[in-house]
Amino acid sequence: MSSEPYDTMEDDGLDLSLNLNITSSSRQAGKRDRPKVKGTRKERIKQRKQIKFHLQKEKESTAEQEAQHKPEKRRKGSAADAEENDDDSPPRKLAKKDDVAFRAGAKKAGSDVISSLFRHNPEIPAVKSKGVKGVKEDLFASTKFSDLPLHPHLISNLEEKMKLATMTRVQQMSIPVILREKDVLIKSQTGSGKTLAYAVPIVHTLASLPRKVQRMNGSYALVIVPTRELAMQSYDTFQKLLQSCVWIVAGCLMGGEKRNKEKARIRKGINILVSTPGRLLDHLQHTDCLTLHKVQWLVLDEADRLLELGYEKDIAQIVSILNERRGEQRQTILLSATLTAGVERLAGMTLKDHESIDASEEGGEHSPADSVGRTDGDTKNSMFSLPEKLRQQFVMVPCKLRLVTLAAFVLWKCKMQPQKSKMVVFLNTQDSVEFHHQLFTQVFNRHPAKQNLCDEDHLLKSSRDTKQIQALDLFKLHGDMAQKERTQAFQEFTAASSGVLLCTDVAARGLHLPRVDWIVQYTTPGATVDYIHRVGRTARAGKQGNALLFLMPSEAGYVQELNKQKISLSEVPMKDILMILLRAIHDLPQQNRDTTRQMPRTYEEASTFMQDRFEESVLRDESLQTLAAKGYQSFVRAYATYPSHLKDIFSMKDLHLGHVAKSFALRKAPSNLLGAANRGRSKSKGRKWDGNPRLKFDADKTKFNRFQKKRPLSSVTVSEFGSGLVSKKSITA
Ligand SMILES: Nc1ncnc2c1ncn2[C@@H]1O[C@H](COP(=O)(O)OP(=O)(O)OP(=O)(O)O)[C@@H](O)[C@H]1O
Repeated sequence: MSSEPYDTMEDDGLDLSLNLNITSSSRQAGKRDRPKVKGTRKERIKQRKQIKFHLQKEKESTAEQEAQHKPEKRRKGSAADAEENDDDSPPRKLAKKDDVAFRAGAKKAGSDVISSLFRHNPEIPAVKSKGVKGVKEDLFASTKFSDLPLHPHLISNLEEKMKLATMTRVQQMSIPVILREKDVLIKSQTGSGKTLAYAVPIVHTLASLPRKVQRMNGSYALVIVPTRELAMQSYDTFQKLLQSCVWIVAGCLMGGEKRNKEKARIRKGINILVSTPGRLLDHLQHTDCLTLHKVQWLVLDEADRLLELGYEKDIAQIVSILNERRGEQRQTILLSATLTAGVERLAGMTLKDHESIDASEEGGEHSPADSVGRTDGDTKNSMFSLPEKLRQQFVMVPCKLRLVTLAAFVLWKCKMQPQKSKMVVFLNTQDSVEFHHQLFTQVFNRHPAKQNLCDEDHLLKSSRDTKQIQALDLFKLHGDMAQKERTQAFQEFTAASSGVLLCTDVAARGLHLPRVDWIVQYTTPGATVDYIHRVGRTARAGKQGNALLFLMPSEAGYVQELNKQKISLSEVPMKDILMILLRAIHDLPQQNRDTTRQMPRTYEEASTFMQDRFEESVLRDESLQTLAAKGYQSFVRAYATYPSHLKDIFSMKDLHLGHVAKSFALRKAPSNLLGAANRGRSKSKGRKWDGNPRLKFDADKTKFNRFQKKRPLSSVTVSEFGSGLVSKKSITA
C-alpha cells in the first residue's frame, strides 16, 4: 500500500532476501541452493532457524490440506465418509453439493484446495475467567461547573448550549489545580471528560484577562495530541467552549494538511493551537510568524501514546524551543487514561513541582513522589479503571471460523436488529482493514466503496437490493489513508447513528465517537493499555457499552492475563453468534446468493455457505485476492510481534498458516500467495522480510524497523501505534 516502508528497509542495508515465500522455493531447490544468509554468526544461526521453522509450518499446512482433500475425493459413496463426518460437520447432502460448487468455482480460478470449516479445528478449551473486582472510579462529581469561580459566559455556555451542568470527578479535581497555575499530571478513565478538564480553565483564564485577547498576540496555549483525528476533536471542543467568547481564536495544525495554508492561518493569529507533535515542531522550526512570547500553557494529551509513537524527542525539542524563546514561565499539563513508566519519564522532562491527580477510587491527589511509587516499572504495575457500564465479553473461535464469526456478529448487531448498533472493529494491520472492508462491502452491500457511490448509488437505488445496500454502513480508518479520506470517514462515522468502523489502533486513543455501543477486538492487543483504550471508545461519559474480544483456542491464556490486571470478561459461545447466519444469509444481495442452491438448515451449513460467498468473491475479484494475500501476510507477520511476556499465549508455533489463509477467504496454500501480495510492487520497493528476529515488523505500515532495545517490552505490541514502531512521519506527514 505504502511505498515508504520498503524505502526504509532499503535504508537499513540488510539482507532482505529471505521471506516466507523464499522458504518454499528453498525447499524445492534443496539445501545447497538455499538463499544465502548474511550477518554475524549469531544472526545467521537465527535466520536459519527461522527458515527451518517456516519450512516445517508449510509442510504441516500442505499435509493437512492433502489430508482434507483426500476424504473429499473418497466421499462419493464411500463408507469411510460416515466415520469422518464428525458432529460438527455440515450434513453430507450439503457438503456434496458444496463440493461440486466449490470445485466448479475453484477449477475456474485455477485452484482446487477447499477445506471444511468445521473439521480439523483445535478444541475450544473451557476458560475460567475470574470475576475480579475492577478498580472503581466514580464518573460524576456532586458539584457543578457553576460552583467554581468561572467566567459567567463560560458557565452559561456549558449549561445552556453544551448541556453540561454537573462536573465529572476528574474535572472537579483538575480545574481548581490548573486555575492555581500548578503543573499537573492527570489520570482518569477513558471517556471521563479530560478534554474539558484542561480546556475549561484555559478558556476561563483567557476570557477573564483584563485586556481582551487579540489574534495578533499569537498563541497562549499549545495543545499536543498524538493523532490527527484527536487534534480535530480537541479543536472542536475548544470551538464549542469559545462560542461564549468569540474574540479568542482556536486553530488546528496536523500532518496531511498543506503547510502553506497552515502558515497563512498562523500569520493571522491562533490563540489556542491544537496540533500533532511533528507538525508543531515543523512550524516552530520553519514558520517565523508563529509567535510564542505569550505561551502560558503546554498541554500533552494522551501522553503515553505520544511516547509510544516515538514522539519523545520531538516533545523534548518543542520544550527546548519554548524555553529558548519564551523562558520557562508556563504551566504544563499532562493527561492520560493509563499511567506508564514512560509517562512518568515525560513528566520528569516537562513538569515542575507538579501535582498528580488520579480520579479512580485508589487515586486522589498525590505529591510527585507518591505517583512515581504507584506506577513503578511498566504498565503491568499500573492500576486501570474501566467505565462502570462497560460489559466485557470474549468469544473463543478457531482460526478457520474467524471470518464467518466476525461477519455473523457484524450482521447480527448492525443489520439484523431493529435497533441497529454502532460498532468499532479493531484489526491489527492496515492491509487487514482494507481487505475486510472491501470484502464485506462486496458481499453484504454489493457496491465497491461507500465513498464512491455517486452514479452507482443512483443505479442501485432503483434496484431491488436497495434495502440491503443501505442496511449496513461500512467505514474504514487507518493511518495510510489520504488525509481527506481519513477526515471524511471520521466525520461520517461520528455523525452516523449505526454502522461498522473497521480500523487499526489509529482510532484507539482519545477519540470520542458518539453513540458507539460495541467494540470488537478482532485481533488481540498486546499490552493491556491498548485493550483499555480500545474498549474505552464505548461506555463513555456514563453511557452503556459492550466489548467483545476474539480469541483463538491457543490464546485462551489471555483471559487470565487480563484477570491479573483486574479486568474480567464473560464468555459468549461461538455458536450463539454463528446461529444468526441462518437468518442473515437470506438478506444477502442476490448476486451473492446462488438461488439454485439449497438453503442451509443448521448453523454449520449457514457458516459454510457464508464462507463460500467470501471465498468465491475473492476468487472472482483479483484486487480482492491481492488484498486478501496482503492481509494474510501482514497478519502472520504482526503475530510475531507480541511482547515477549505474551509469547507463550501468542505463539507462532500455534498459528496454522492454512487456517489463517481460510480466515482471509483464501483457498490457495499460503506460500503461493505471497507473490500475489507483492504483485504490483516495484522491485526496489518490494523487499521482503528476511525473518530476522532483530527486525520488528511494523504492523501498520508493513514495515520493518530495527528493534529498539531501549523501548520497554510492554510497549512492543501489534497495534498500529501501540508498538511505537511506526515512523512518526507516516502518521503526521
Ligand atoms: N461534565 C460532563 N458531563 C457530561 N458529559 C461530559 C462532561 N464532560 C465531558 N463530557 C462528555 O464526555 C465525552 C468524553 O469526553 P472526552 O473525550 O474529553 O473524554 P476523555 O476522558 O478525554 O477520554 P479518553 O481518555 O478516551 O480520551 C464527551 O462527549 C464530552 O462531551
